[in-house]
Amino acid sequence: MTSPVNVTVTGAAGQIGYALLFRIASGQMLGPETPVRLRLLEIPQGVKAAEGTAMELDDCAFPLVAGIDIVDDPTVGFDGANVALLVGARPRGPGMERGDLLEANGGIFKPQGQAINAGAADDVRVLVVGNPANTNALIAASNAPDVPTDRFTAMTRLDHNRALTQVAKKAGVPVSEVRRLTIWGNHSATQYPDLFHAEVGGRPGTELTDDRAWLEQDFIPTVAKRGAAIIDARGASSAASAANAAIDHVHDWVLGTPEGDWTSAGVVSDGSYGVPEGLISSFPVVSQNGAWEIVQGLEISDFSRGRIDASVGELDDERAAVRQLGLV
Ligand SMILES: NC(=O)C1=CN([C@@H]2O[C@H](COP(=O)(O)OP(=O)(O)OC[C@H]3O[C@@H](n4cnc5c(N)ncnc54)[C@H](O)[C@@H]3O)[C@@H](O)[C@H]2O)C=CC1
Ligand SMILES: O=C([O-])CC(=O)C(=O)O
Repeated sequence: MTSPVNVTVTGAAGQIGYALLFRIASGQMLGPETPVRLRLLEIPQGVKAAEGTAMELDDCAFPLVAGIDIVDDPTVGFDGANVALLVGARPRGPGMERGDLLEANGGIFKPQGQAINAGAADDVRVLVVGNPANTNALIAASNAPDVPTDRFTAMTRLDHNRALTQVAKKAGVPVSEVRRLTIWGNHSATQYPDLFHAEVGGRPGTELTDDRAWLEQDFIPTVAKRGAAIIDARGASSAASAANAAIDHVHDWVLGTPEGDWTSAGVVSDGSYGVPEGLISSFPVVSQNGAWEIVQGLEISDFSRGRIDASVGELDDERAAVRQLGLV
């Protein structure tokens, strides 16, 4: 057995937290040989519910759990953290504009970035789930100057997984036979799910993209607006599927992506594919030796270019807005 990995989960008492913690504790995120020490970070009003979740974790008697702490102070919450899952965020309230949402979340992700900078472990890996995820990750990263920026990522794995299933259903193949699709840009309705480089049941993805009506009127909007469709159907936002995607993201980051495939993650841009440097944008990525790398050399069609640029433009606007607020 290896020594325990310190995993901090913010928003631990929320609905994603409830779907996430048990899977981390059972070894699905870091593997069946890796013990975890869980730190549940909440706001004071969330502490009691987090204590209830911790009681249930105790009652599972997971052999991999080396300890559970419940805290409401980010400085304590991130001290020694190896993996930090930033799930807790301020949801959009009635009458709130996007700018208000960015400001409210700045109040969460700026101090959390500072706390990660002050006390997290040298190998800390951060996944931001709370929305607006890409820009929240940018705020946290900008406030952690001593932590390499590539340790801050935003979750677009749920979008990626949603796209896999839509394609598998359309092509009539198992999900396992859909490879190399990409989510580009922002985790928002402007995101662009790209099939041009995909392999579907051993056939090129372009056999599907030739059906422009399906691509433009069905596939792309279904994936991009899936979050809203779930809220409409369930009366609450995606929770189990979001938790599942977080597990997938960290699993692949730490343990590697499968040979011959890639996945999607919001990572800091190095200027690849014309995405302005420093933005946290979704790209096709592989993980090797515990680090994400952007897949290089893909040819980008005019169709894809326009859509990537539109989503990246939105990220650029969000960065400008949080700059103006002094958050980055
Ligand atoms: N990136 C993605 O693909 C997805 C992102 N999301 C986002 O994930 C976030 C969480 O979703 P849910 O769990 O459903 O929300 P929720 O409202 O059920 O839970 C959020 C929890 O965060 C806590 N919290 C708020 N501020 C905090 C802070 N400063 N520190 C620690 N905890 C804090 C709250 O007390 C609450 O318990 C939302 O922003 C949602 O939009 C949801 C689905 C997918
Ligand atoms: O749309 C939302 O509020 C939740 C979300 O991010 C998703 O389901 O992709």
